[in-house]
Amino acid sequence: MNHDGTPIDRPALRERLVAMRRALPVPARIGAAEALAHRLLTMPLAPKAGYVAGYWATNGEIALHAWQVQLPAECRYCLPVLHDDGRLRFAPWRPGESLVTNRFGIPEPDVEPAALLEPEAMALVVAPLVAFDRAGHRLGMGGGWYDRSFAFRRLQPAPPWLVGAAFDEQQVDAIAAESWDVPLDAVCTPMHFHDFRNCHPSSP
Ligand SMILES: Nc1nc2c(c(=O)[nH]1)N(C=O)[C@@H](CNc1ccc(C(=O)N[C@@H](CCC(=O)O)C(=O)O)cc1)CN2
Ligand SMILES: Nc1ncnc2c1ncn2[C@@H]1O[C@H](COP(=O)(O)OP(=O)(O)OP(=O)(O)O)[C@@H](O)[C@H]1O
Repeated sequence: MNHDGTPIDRPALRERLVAMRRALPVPARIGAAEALAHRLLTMPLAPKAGYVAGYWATNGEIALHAWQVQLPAECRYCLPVLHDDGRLRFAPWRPGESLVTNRFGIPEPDVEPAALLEPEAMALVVAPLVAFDRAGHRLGMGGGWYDRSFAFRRLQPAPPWLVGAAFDEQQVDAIAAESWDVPLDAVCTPMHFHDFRNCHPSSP
C-alpha cells in the first residue's frame, strides 16, 4: 500500500523487490538456500516421485541447488524451457548436462523438442518470484510465463502443486490480483512454509 491507501503498482513493486533481492549478501544466500532446501523437502506437499520443476536462479533469486541434490531418487529435477506458444515446457536436467542460453540470458537444457514435457506432467513446480503476499498472490518478472503455463490449475486441482520459492524479505502485505493470476498453493522461504491451500475458495 502507498501512504494514501492505494495499492502499489506492479512495476514499482517489482523494481523495489528485485533491487532488494539482488542486494542480499552472499553469506546470507548460502544459508538461505540450505534452509529453503530443508523446507521444500519436508513440506506436506513434497512429492516422493515424479517430475519436479525448479529454475536456474538468476538476478538475485534464491538458489535451488541444495534442494535439487537432496531430492528423493524417484524425483526427476526439471528446468523451464521457453516455448514459442508462450507456455513453458520442462526438461529433465542433471548437473553436467548441456545447456543453452535463452532470450533472457537464462540457461536452459539443450534437448530435442521431443524430450520436452508439458506443464501438466509436473508433480510439483517450484516457481521463482519477485514478491508474494499473505494470500498467495505471486508477482513475477512480468512475462506472464507461469500464469499462462498453469492457467489450467484455475479449473483443475493439483497436481502440479505450485509452490513459490523466496527469501523471507520478499513477502509484502498485498499484491493486487489480476484476472489471469494463478494463485500459489504455498510459498517456501528459509524461515517459513506458507500454506495457501485454504486461501482460494474458488479453486477446486
Ligand atoms: N530463473 C528464472 N527462470 C525463469 C523465469 C524466472 O523468473 N526466473 N521465468 C519467469 O517467468 C521464465 C522466464 N521469464 C522471464 C521474463 C522476463 C525476464 C526479464 O524481464 N528480465 C530482464 C531483467 C529484469 C530486471 O532486472 O528488471 C531482462 O531480461 O533484462 C526474465 C525472465 C522462465 N524461466
Ligand atoms: N492466461 C493468460 N492468457 C493470456 N495472457 C496472459 C495469461 N496470463 C498472463 N498473461 C499476460 O502476461 C502478462 C504479464 O503478467 P504478470 O505481470 O502477472 O506476469 P508475472 O506473473 O509477473 O510474470 P512471470 O510469470 O513471467 O514471472 C499480462 O499482461 C497478461 O496479459
